[in-house]
Amino acid sequence: MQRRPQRQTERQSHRQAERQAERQAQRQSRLWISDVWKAYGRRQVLRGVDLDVPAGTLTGIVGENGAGKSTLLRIAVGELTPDQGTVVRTGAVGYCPQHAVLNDSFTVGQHLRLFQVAYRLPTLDRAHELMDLLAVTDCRRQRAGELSGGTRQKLNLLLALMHDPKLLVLDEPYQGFDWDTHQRFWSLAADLRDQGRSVIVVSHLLHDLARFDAVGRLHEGRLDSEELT
Ligand SMILES: Nc1ncnc2c1ncn2[C@@H]1O[C@H](COP(=O)(O)OP(=O)(O)OP(=O)(O)O)[C@@H](O)[C@H]1O
Repeated sequence: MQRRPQRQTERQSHRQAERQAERQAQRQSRLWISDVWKAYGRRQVLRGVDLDVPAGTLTGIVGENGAGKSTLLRIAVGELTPDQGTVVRTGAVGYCPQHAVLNDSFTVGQHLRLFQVAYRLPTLDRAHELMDLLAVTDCRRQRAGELSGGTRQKLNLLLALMHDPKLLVLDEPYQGFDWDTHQRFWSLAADLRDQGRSVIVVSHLLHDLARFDAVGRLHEGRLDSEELT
């Protein structure tokens, strides 16, 4: 039997993956990840990860320290390129990185105006609503460098949500939050899910698991997904 040249087989499987990706996107997937691999040098972190996040779902990503959760999220939002695999996103993305990327010499208000321009928002109405909800309204004139750790994290989250994106990718978004804000964060995440947004949250806290519709557990580079509802 004649063997097909390897390149031709690779091209065919790439086209197949693309067609499958388009079909998935039409099925209202906000994020569709297929067979994603990523290594840093010799450290193979992701080994063929699949993830499908449909509209209107709250998905948790869990795993031990160093399991590759942040790597997966950075690939999901396009900040990092996978070595192999397909990532399809639809709609605007809101990304809350694990470590806040802020300009310490800018005030909270200046950050909002900067992001208003970047997102091309006609008003800051939604940002002001979120400021009230996260209790940061009083910090408007404070420079980011003077904020407490928890308040920096609130600003980090606010900047990810203020343009009302369809897909929210949140990497441990509530680090340093007090209990009230922690609770308000979860009711906000549930409201956004109920409004049809797709929300992905990296979590380390066991008692958060019950809040998710689905959980993906990263272990040894593989993601085991489980529906919880
Ligand atoms: N830029 C990088 N260069 C080299 N190695 C990296 C880089 N970023 C992450 N790693 C390594 O990849 C592995 C996965 O890191 P990652 O931050 O994705 O894990 P994580 O599950 O988010 O961890 P944590 O729960 O501690 O936040 C770790 O071993 C980490 O040291």
